[in-house]
Amino acid sequence: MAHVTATGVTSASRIPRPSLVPGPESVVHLLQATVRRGEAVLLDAVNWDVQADERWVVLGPNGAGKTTLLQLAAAALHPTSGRVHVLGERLGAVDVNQIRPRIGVSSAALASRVDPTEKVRDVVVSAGYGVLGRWREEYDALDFARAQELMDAMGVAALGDRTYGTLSEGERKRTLAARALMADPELLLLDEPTAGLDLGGREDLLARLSRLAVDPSGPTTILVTHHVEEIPLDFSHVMLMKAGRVVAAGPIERALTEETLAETFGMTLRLDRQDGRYFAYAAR
Ligand SMILES: Nc1ncnc2c1ncn2[C@@H]1O[C@H](COP(=O)(O)OP(=O)(O)OP(=O)(O)O)[C@@H](O)[C@H]1O
Repeated sequence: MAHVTATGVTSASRIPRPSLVPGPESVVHLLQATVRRGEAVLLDAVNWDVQADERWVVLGPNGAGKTTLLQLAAAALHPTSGRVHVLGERLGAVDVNQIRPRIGVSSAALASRVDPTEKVRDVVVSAGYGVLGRWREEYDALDFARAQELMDAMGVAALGDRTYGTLSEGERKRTLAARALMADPELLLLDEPTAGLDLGGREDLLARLSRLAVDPSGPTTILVTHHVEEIPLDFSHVMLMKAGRVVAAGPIERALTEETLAETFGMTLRLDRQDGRYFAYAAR
């Protein structure tokens, strides 16, 4: 895996410019990427560059375009205009079935498609073959060993024989995170992985994501959230989005400020940092 000095692209004039020229060889590269549906502009001329050793958080209010952006990065959607490269391949010029197996995804859309009668172990192991549910009967011992290892790492090791439908919300999120890692992806996309979790469950999953973030052999990771409190320790970059546009993007220490948060969420916010974690609340 290539390791390149961290960089980010920003469309906000007040935010520092990136130090490197990004390009199509990056893990994800968007150039003026626009997504329209009828009159609606879901993404508006977004520029973005994600390098292999970066761990990104995409932050913004409801309807900002975060999931749409993640769908481009997942090669699940093509831009209406502009250019998108994922894992060095240009969307529209490559068979996306060749790059999708290299991408691990955990999202609400995927969660809603899991058969509730499927065993947890099978939900995880079947990702190795890019299917949802156990269609193949010939998974080998190595597949199951890896699935068990990932379920262990995500804190659901004891739930392998349970059916997905019997799991709590937090256990489902962890199962899907393990599944997303099953195929040893180069790119890991997590859409609101901690939404709906209780405080302990959220902190536990964030700690697991932090450990993955500092693993040099871990995948390039992009995590979507609504809350700065859900930025895992050791994530390196942030993109703030509003109404389909990039408010700020780059290394977290530079791009995440009270000013950019205020612009993103349309209100005056205080931003605190403690022990490497971030906290935001309305200014009085
Ligand atoms: N097919 C469509 N036609 C029109 N508008 C759409 C369509 N699909 C999505 N949108 C709109 O595009 C905007 C961006 O949607 P998206 O799901 O990317 O936002 P989001 O930032 O992930 O939101 P949330 O935080 O609520 O999940 C939303 O306002 C949504 O209503």
